[in-house]
Amino acid sequence: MTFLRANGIVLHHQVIGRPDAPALVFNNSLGSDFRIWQEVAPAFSDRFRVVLYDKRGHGLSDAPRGPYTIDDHTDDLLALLDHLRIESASLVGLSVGGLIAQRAARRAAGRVKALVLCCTAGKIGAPELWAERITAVEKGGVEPIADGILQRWLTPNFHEARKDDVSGWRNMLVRIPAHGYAGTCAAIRDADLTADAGKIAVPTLCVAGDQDGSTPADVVRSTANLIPGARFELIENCGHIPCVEKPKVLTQLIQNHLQEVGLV
Ligand SMILES: O=C(O)CC1=CCC(=O)O1
Repeated sequence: MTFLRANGIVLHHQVIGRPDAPALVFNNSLGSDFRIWQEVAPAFSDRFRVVLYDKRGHGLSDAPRGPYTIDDHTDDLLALLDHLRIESASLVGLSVGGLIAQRAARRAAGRVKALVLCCTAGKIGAPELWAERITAVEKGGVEPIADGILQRWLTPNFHEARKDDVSGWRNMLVRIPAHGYAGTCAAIRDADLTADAGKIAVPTLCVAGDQDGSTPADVVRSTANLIPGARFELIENCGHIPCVEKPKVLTQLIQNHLQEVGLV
């Protein structure tokens, strides 16, 4: 576990793998921290310098009062790369982590070698729904809305077969400070990167879950269609968090993409 101060806040991160190898950075979704990658990231440690971190408002990173913007989150990512003296990296971003990855690819094009955009889009959800969620969380915290979120995160099969795991991930979700969670909701509410998608100039793989209730497969596919040369892959029997629900399948898809790009 390591901490650094950047942009006035403490960011929690972990680096595993080969220090001399190309960097691969994993970027989490709203309401999650980097533990969601525990069954994916280690598979890359023999060939990459793997970086995991908790975005502001989440995990062990500081949660300053919001609202945040996608550019705030992107500033934190770029500061982390600077701190680790990483000139360029491939980015794997889940949901809002994918928005941050897309923004980084536009703002710091020369620093991003490849993108894997999981269960994300240029724009996620309607602003009114995010405004409602912010109001709910500011009033009662994350706990009252947690079960609805978990329905979108994980399929009914997963809920049925892996009740203890669902409880554990629920614990992660409800322990996030309300203002940190709401801060990132505001970043998602205000982000529309659709117009920039056509300018993304790095090899991109977009991955969707066929039962994702947050960023349905069609939405992810539409984003893939906007990004020049992007490939689209659908994971079956999978909700919004493929790194938890289908880690082996996702690992293979990431590996294939990095191989095609010539990074392995
Ligand atoms: O909480 C959800 O509904 C899922 C989600 C949307 C954006 C994100 O990062 O997670």
